[in-house]
Amino acid sequence: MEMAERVEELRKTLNQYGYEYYVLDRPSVPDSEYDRLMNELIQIETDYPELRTPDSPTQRVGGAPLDAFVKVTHDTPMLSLGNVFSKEELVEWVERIEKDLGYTPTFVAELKFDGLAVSLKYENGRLVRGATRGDGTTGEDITQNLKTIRSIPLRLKEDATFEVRGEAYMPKRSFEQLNDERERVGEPLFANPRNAAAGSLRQLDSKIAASRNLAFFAYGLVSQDDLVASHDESLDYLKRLGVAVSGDYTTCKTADELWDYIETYVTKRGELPYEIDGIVIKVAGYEEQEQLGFTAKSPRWAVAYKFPAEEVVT
Ligand SMILES: NC(=O)c1cc2c(N)ncc(C(N)=O)c2s1
Repeated sequence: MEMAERVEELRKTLNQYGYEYYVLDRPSVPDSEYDRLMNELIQIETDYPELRTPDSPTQRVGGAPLDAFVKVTHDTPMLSLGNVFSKEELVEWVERIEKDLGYTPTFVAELKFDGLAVSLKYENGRLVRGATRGDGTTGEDITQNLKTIRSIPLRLKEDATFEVRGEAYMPKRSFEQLNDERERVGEPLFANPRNAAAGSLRQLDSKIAASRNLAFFAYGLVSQDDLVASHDESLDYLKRLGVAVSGDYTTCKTADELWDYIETYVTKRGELPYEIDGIVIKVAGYEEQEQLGFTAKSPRWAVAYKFPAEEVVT
């Protein structure tokens, strides 16, 4: 077989196995099979460097450490969310939406992941840039570090061009293991998984980020084309293309349904393998989102219900 064909075949297979293992958490082959194919690809790319491309699964852990992060400007600002802290405030928010629209829209309720907001730009199906939110307009290019996150695909299942917004986070187990290790060697501990994730993605040496077992969930699609008509459809679209999307979201028609979902997670959050600090509620339809628009710093069509600070069990 032609080397270039074999390389393409290995990449497709390794991307699919990586997706099953890191995104679906349902590997279809033993690790030894994955490693065997990865070693074959590494060997071919070593013998034929001209066949190596940035989106190859061998390129996850980048080259030399950077001297500094390059600043990037977000084409579409990464806004913060307004907050509500009670059922009353949530009902007020829903009533304002009903008044503005003249009817009750469909809402999507999702988990609010407690990590670091990031932007991923894909061009023709390839990850070309990863950046922090920064101040919402200007962030930092951390592509090398985000490429080390196994649940972030370097190549989509279709050659689409769009931007994904999501949260890079450290699962609770990774956080505990990291702090156990730091305690063992006398290094300062991280206060929580969010700080640990942020600290890991601020590393100029991507080998350190790669060692921190970070993960990612997408929660927003920014695209020039009218790929989909609503937020819940955008989540299904991203899932289909191999992007990690949490399955824990639901559509709701009333404030009561939204509150039921919130109450479920007030108790259930302790069992999740990652930290959440609230529930994000969005108007599902893009037309309604367009109609509702934005305040100076937040969308009018979305709000975060923040969980009460957990009593520290002394
Ligand atoms: N700042 C924002 O717009 C968001 C921030 C977050 C977050 N930290 N986690 C989840 C979502 C979500 N499910 O939409 C959002 S949206």
